[in-house]
Amino acid sequence: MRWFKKKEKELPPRERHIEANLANSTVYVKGLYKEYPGKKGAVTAMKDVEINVLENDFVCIVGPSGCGKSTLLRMVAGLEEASGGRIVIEDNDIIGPGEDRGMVFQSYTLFPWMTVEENIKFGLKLKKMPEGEQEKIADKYLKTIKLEKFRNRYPGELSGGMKQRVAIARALANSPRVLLMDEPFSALDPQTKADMQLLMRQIWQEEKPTVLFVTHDIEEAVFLSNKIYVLTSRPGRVKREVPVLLPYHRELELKDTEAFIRLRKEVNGYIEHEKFA
Ligand SMILES: Nc1ncnc2c1ncn2[C@@H]1O[C@H](COP(=O)(O)OP(=O)(O)OP(=O)(O)O)[C@@H](O)[C@H]1O
Repeated sequence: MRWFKKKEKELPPRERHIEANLANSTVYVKGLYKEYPGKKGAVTAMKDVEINVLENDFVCIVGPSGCGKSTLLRMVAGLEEASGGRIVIEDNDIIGPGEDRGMVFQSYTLFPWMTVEENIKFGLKLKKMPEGEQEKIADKYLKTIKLEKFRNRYPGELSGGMKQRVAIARALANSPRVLLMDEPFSALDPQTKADMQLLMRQIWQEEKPTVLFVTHDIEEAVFLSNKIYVLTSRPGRVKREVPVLLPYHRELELKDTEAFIRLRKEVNGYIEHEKFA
């Protein structure tokens, strides 16, 4: 039993609410505040953000440009410091980057001098995992991303979509507690982007990684996730938490259904309203 369960009754109501969420969450963000120095004093980028990502959730963050989506993800990744509030991964307040979090960015971040297979094994090598185990994990993820035939190729020989598939495999190979994805498909052409969305959803259906995914593409958010947080324009706060009540097994045809279009329009409406608020 976790310590706070024993202590729960001793806590004041507000703290009890925080501790109850912590008990169920993989990522729990509470009262998050971020300011940047500006010419005329500090600029508040984000205020009192609360986000709750449960184990095996696929959560998307959307919002108007500049609302702080990437900043939020970078803070959860430990790449940027918060000005206030808490970010807890399981029971630990984060204080910097860690191997409990895997990251996939918009820009391609593979090591160009390593083959596809070496890129996937990179984190495992750092952990000094025995070669046989590394091999097994690399084989598994090469299959997941459908690039078995490309294991000995270098990133320079791959298309943009293939590079992102390798980046996803590399992140998953380390078995992170949460996969953090920042607009990973936004540089791809529309057809490749749709293919990547489908692959990502299939990976999630099969493996159930816990995912926190930032995108400005509402259709993408509705297709991929089981919960969407819509942020307000700056300073970013949570405007809405939208459950995505669509079928579990998803194919691209889902995007043409009435239920999907209705939800996409609903989320779009929240963001449009923000732009003119
Ligand atoms: N290093 C920085 N110094 C000053 N201001 C910053 C810095 N980084 C971000 N900001 C500001 O913080 C706000 C949030 O930026 P962020 O890039 O997180 O937004 P976003 O929602 O991801 O935007 P977009 O959808 O356009 O990518 C913006 O107003 C941005 O100008």
